[in-house]
Amino acid sequence: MGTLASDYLSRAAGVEVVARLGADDPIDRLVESNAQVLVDLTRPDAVMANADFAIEHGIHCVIGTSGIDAERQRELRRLLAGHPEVGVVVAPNFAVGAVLAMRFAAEAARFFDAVEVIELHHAGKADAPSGTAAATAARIAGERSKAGSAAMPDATTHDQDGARGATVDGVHVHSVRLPGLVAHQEVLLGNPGELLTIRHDSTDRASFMPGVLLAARQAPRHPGLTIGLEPLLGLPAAAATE
Ligand SMILES: NC(=O)C1=CN([C@@H]2O[C@H](COP(=O)(O)OP(=O)(O)OC[C@H]3O[C@@H](n4cnc5c(N)ncnc54)[C@H](OP(=O)(O)O)[C@@H]3O)[C@@H](O)[C@H]2O)C=CC1
Ligand SMILES: O=C(O)C1=N[C@H](C(=O)O)C[C@H](O)C1
Repeated sequence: MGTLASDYLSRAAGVEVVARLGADDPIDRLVESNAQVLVDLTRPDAVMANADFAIEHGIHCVIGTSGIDAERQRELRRLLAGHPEVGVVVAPNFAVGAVLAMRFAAEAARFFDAVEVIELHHAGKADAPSGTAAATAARIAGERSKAGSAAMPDATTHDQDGARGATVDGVHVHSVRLPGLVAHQEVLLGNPGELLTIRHDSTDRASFMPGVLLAARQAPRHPGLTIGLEPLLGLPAAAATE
């Protein structure tokens, strides 16, 4: 993803890619190359140290790496408090369809008795559940909590080997990993006698590239922490999941 994104950015008008760093490269190169924006597409165990370094050095950040949960969002806000001029955009998903699907799911959640998320990704993905699924579940839980929704009906008493999936803020999330997949998600919302399915498919990583460029261009114009691409797309910001 980092290679693809840096190639795409290098072809964009008004953007210069000044450094491409992998796991073995010293992060000081960000400063040496006078980087203005860091686009982080690494791994959940690496991203926070990278963001810490960038913020401390006044470098804006676009974080596409998964794993930025509520606790990490709080940590980013704490780091930013000392550098209020720095903009950090956390984008669980850069694809416009995925941003909209998350939004639609959050809006629909309070009208249904129960909601579950299924995410399906390529077999090379290191983390589960996906960042998109975790963010979707957190938003669904937030909306249901605001609406005072009742607990979801579920008669399960034996959950052998995690058959009911992970739970994020009380929402079940199921992760599928298969060669042939790219990045896909379904949110299933159920009521007695009806089922609503909100599905998004990235069939190619090309779907992420315009969002990466938008975020890289906009991060310096949005000081502080921006969660999700919505404000950059002219949509009202998602409610905080903290
Ligand atoms: N928000 C979005 O829309 C999208 C987000 N993603 C997310 O982006 C992340 C990367 O995905 P993907 O490319 O498939 O993952 P890979 O595992 O294929 O690549 C991760 C890369 O991160 C590099 N890396 C690891 N640690 C560091 C570090 N400390 N500093 C710099 N580079 C580091 C590795 O470099 P090296 O090769 O040197 O080991 C490796 O190339 C994942 O979290 C994924 O979920 C992916 C697609 C879309
Ligand atoms: O690793 C991926 O491929 C993707 N990661 C992000 C995630 O974890 O949600 C975004 C997208 O799903 C592709």
